Amino acid sequence: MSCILVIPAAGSGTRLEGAVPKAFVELAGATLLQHCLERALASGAIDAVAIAAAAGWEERAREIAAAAAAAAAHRATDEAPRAVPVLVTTGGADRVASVAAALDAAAAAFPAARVALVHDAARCLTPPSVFARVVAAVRAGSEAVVPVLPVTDTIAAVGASAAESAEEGPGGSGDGTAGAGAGAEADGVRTGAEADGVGTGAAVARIGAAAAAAGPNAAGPCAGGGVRCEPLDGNVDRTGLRRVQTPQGFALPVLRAAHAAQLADPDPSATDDASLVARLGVGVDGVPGDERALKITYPIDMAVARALLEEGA
Ligand SMILES: Nc1ccn([C@@H]2O[C@H](COP(=O)(O)OP(=O)(O)OP(=O)(O)O)[C@@H](O)[C@H]2O)c(=O)n1
Ligand SMILES: C[C@](O)(CO)[C@H](O)COP(=O)(O)O
Repeated sequence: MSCILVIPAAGSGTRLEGAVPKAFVELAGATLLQHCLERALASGAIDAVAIAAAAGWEERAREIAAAAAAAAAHRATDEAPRAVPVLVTTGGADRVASVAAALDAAAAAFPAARVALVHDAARCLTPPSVFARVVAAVRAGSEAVVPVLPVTDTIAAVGASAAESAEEGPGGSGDGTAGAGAGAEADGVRTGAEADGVGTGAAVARIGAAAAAAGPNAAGPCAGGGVRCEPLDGNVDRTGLRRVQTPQGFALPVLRAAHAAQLADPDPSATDDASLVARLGVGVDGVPGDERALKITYPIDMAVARALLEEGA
């Protein structure tokens, strides 16, 4: 039951603010794509790879794949690591389109494949053990498997008016990220990012029993004195939440059906492949993720990744 690895690597890396597309940014002497491939190949769980690269970067991706295969041979625990074929396609306008392009090419080129992994080039330090774990779960019968971690922060819901202004108002980008106006992403991942010094100003969230009792937006003007803030609707029970990582593993026909359905009836809010599969009514199983599988998104993530590499990641 052979396994193809699909790597969406065609993103521009706007939030990372690098000079080249994110997968080709260097981290400690190797590109993110190379780090990613080395660890995936070292798992011994991959039989073929399909990479979606940004237009104009396809040849560079091929070179990196060759270098990664050589490096993986050193990293692998197998005595004689297999040669794994790699194909490179041109990515699409968004992550879903890039995955779909690489998946179509891989399914045509490797017709014997029965399992597919989809893995962000941006999660470049994901250890080989996570790939092995996800593939093992699919081989054991799960149709869709994702690595997950518990949520460690308190999670609050954004008030309706703040969510609207994040999408439409000043500073909102319309793609789910709030810009300078709120200093936060509408999906909650970066709420308060400015408060830790990452951004340019102070972000203050109004929350607490009084605000909750009063209801959303009922406690008067939110912003004042140059301090930016956003109304919150109260906390969400985090015990029932998980952070979802990649690689995400699927029975190949299920993943292909999910992308066909997305093409026919796009859900613009879909942020990963498991959510596309879930739309078909297929159950998604979680296996333990790994903090080293962090997604390089902002410049601060590069600093974390460098530190992890120094510790041997
Ligand atoms: N058109 C796109 C957009 C994203 N990706 C890939 O999807 C993964 C997750 O995307 P993200 O981390 O958001 O990357 P970018 O889209 O490059 O980031 P940004 O939103 O900051 O531009 C990355 O490996 C990225 O290369 C892709 O293949 N094709
Ligand atoms: C697929 C993913 O990495 C799972 O956490 C994530 O959804 C990608 O999000 P992005 O905004 O495209 O980086």
